[in-house]
Amino acid sequence: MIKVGIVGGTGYTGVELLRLLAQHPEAHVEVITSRSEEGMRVPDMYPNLRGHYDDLAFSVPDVGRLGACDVVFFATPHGVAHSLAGELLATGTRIIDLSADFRLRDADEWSKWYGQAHGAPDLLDQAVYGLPEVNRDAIRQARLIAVPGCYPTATQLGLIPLLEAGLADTSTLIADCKSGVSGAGRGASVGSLLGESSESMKAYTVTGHRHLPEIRQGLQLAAKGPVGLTFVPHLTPMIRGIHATLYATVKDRSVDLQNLFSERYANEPFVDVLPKGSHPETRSVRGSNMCRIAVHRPQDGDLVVVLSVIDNLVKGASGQAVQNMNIALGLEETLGLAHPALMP
Ligand SMILES: NC(=O)C1=CN([C@@H]2O[C@H](COP(=O)(O)OP(=O)(O)OC[C@H]3O[C@@H](n4cnc5c(N)ncnc54)[C@H](OP(=O)(O)O)[C@@H]3O)[C@@H](O)[C@H]2O)C=CC1
Ligand SMILES: CC(=O)N[C@@H](CCC(=O)OP(=O)(O)O)C(=O)O
Repeated sequence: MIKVGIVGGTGYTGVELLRLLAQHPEAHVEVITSRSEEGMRVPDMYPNLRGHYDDLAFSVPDVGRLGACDVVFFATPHGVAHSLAGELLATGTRIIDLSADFRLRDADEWSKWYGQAHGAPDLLDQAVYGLPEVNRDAIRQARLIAVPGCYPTATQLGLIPLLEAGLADTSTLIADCKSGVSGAGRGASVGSLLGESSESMKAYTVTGHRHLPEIRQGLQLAAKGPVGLTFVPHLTPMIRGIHATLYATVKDRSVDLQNLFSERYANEPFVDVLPKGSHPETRSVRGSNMCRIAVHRPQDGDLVVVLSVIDNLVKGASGQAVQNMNIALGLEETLGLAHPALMP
């Protein structure tokens, strides 16, 4: 059994890790931390987990106990993994960080977008960006994995086939993305109140969201050059889900895009390219680690519209984190993640 530690067990991504790992045949959660809920038993806080984790209680983060685990997930706000990663890596454990702490290659860029100094620039060289569809080989060797953000996962998976093939005009990419409110985390905030977020929809941070540099970094690697990207996130009245509508102008209309996408993801267990003409729904991935993609070229013009949907808490966070664990530890990649979505 793989011994698992989770730092930050009381947020949405922490409890989603618990839900997924409860079904994982090779993993056992040994430590789960919360400073505010120290001593509380997991099933007492999360009734959906009654019958699982009956002997597990939240404890304060302790490097000795976490370091005795084979893998430690960080499901914490940014900055926390910076402060503990160095000490933990020295114990020999692996770190899978769901926060943004190690996603950007450039520490100064990170400081600019996150509004604080980078707390562990010396570890950036060994951090691997955990998008398996791009970095699987590096993930196998990694000891420090940065799990991509939710918008970045949906957007990169939707645009990468066009960029890798050199088909898109890279100066005018557009990512028009919608998220459910769980993307904002479990902490109380006015914007997440039912009365504020239901029966309404709004764009936010149009001038620049902190996922912009992360998405751009990944797209530039795929395009092997600079990209111009406009990224507009929206908050929508649903709990889970990301819907990314992606626009790119193609240089060559003769290429069979359906074939391009199907071949690019033919061996990917968690990317499903839908038949021509499809419109994926967020509910078709709810609770699952799948990204469903459809590619369109309206009126046979040169503007391509890619539709990409994920569950922000699964492929956009905790499911992708478990997928990374499976790869890094040499397990079957789909272990504990093969269940279908909750809804059709
Ligand atoms: N929600 C989503 O859809 C997605 C979230 N993410 C990222 O995942 C991370 C977790 O997000 P989310 O699950 O929403 O929860 P929160 O960001 O609300 O994190 C809460 C958890 O972190 C713990 N925590 C907070 N501060 C510290 C600290 N200084 N030291 C140790 N533990 C701390 C909290 O427990 P306590 O304070 O009791 O110790 C709690 O368990 C964030 O970085 C988020 O950006 C990534 C992709 C998608
Ligand atoms: C709806 C909503 O508020 N979403 C969050 C993004 C999700 C998130 O938690 O960010 P990371 O993926 O970087 O961890 C936001 O826009 O800040």
